[in-house]
Amino acid sequence: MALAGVRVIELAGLAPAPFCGMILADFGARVIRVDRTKGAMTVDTQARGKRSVALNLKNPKGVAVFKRLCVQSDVVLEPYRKGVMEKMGLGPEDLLKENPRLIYARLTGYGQSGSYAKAAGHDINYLAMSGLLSMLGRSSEKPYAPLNLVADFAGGGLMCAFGIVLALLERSRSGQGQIIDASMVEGAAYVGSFMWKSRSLGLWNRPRGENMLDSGAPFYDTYCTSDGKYMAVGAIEPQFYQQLIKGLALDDADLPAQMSVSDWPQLRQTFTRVFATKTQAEWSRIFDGTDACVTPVLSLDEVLSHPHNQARGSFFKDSQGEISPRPAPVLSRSPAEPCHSRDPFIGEHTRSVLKEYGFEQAQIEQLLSAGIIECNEAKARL
Ligand SMILES: C[C@H](CCC[C@H](C)C(=O)SCCNC(=O)CCNC(=O)[C@H](O)C(C)(C)COP(=O)(O)OP(=O)(O)OC[C@H]1O[C@@H](n2cnc3c(N)ncnc32)[C@H](O)[C@@H]1OP(=O)(O)O)[C@H]1CC[C@H]2[C@@H]3[C@H](O)C[C@@H]4C[C@H](O)CC[C@]4(C)[C@H]3C[C@H](O)[C@]12C
Repeated sequence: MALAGVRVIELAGLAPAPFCGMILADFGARVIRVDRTKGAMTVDTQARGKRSVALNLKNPKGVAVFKRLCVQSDVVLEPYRKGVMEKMGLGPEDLLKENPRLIYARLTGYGQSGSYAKAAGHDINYLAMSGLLSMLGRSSEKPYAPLNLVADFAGGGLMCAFGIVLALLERSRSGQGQIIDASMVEGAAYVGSFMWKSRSLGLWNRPRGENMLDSGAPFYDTYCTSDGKYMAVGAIEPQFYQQLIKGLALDDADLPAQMSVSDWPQLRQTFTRVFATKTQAEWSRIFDGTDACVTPVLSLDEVLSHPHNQARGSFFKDSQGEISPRPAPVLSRSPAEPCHSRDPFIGEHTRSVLKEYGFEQAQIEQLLSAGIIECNEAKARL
């Protein structure tokens, strides 16, 4: 796999950093998640392929263990508020001094500088600060965040993984590590570059929810079918729009022009009425194999059995029967090989990882009895 041999230490976080770690693991990195001790509960639902070490970083001996892990690693990924790592003596200066090849990725909402750097926040706040949230939502409604996809995952976890891969590539030339300051505000804004750079085209001149790509246009929207499901319509170009009209068995001569914005409400009414006359399966049969850009809106449970997704193996079931997307993109020679086994218990791999990193059995037992580390192999065997 592309990242085979890369050793990553991920500090347990909420959602963006776990996703970043999972991407790296899917593509072959050996990712160790460092969890808290004292009966900590995991909120990591993106733990595929990771191992867990339970380590108390509030104790200097725990800090020393962490440093020893980092000295032998390529990447450390930390998702805490600015200053938390420095307070524990684990800031980039401390760790890079001991391992100059280390890539120190800091994934936060607001970045490491600026007046918000230390503020708590979540996806919706970062999205708001990126400017993008102001553009998301239906006409005459308040801004609406599309789950926590944009800042946490696209602008956060994914962008951070990209930064790590870039830093690894650069290190192969320079031999040096570096610090990555991954702000979810900036990552989200960067993902949204199209919005800034397409303003000159007039694509966003109208209020929120009334533009072509923000559900303003009737040919770029979803429609309810007679069985209460939905179809997605993205028929922008005239030649594709004609196929939409044909599939709906409408006559172009009876309809206003596609780009007549003032007629969009009327056109939407027509499409709404027609889509409501057939089931999703019936519309899918009509539009499959055409260029009308009309597809069923599939639920998370339906994606696995759709023939196209099935043909490509786009989704898979793990050993627990959980459906997940296959890692993307697909590399021809060294594709990702996602782990199919269950997620790790907290501390399940403490002992084996410490041994792997050169700790003696006696040292491990000492750390264990002092409560610096916790081991949970027994739970794993149950
Ligand atoms: C699904 C829910 C998650 C939703 C995601 C949400 C929408 C997001 O947007 S996530 C993005 C959040 N932002 C960031 O990550 C930006 C960077 N980080 C921060 O700004 C902050 O970390 C923070 C604001 C996110 C949190 O601040 P906090 O004050 O809590 O922490 P920090 O200041 O960063 O300091 C960390 C402290 O921790 C200490 N530490 C760290 N490691 C160790 C260690 N190994 N040993 C000892 N100490 C350690 C460190 O020293 C710091 O200490 P100090 O403060 O003293 O300095 C899910 C959200 C909640 C979940 C539910 C919940 O958990 C309960 C259940 C749990 C169960 O297991 C599963 C079901 C739950 C219901 C669970 C379900 C979901 O997962 C959630 C709803």
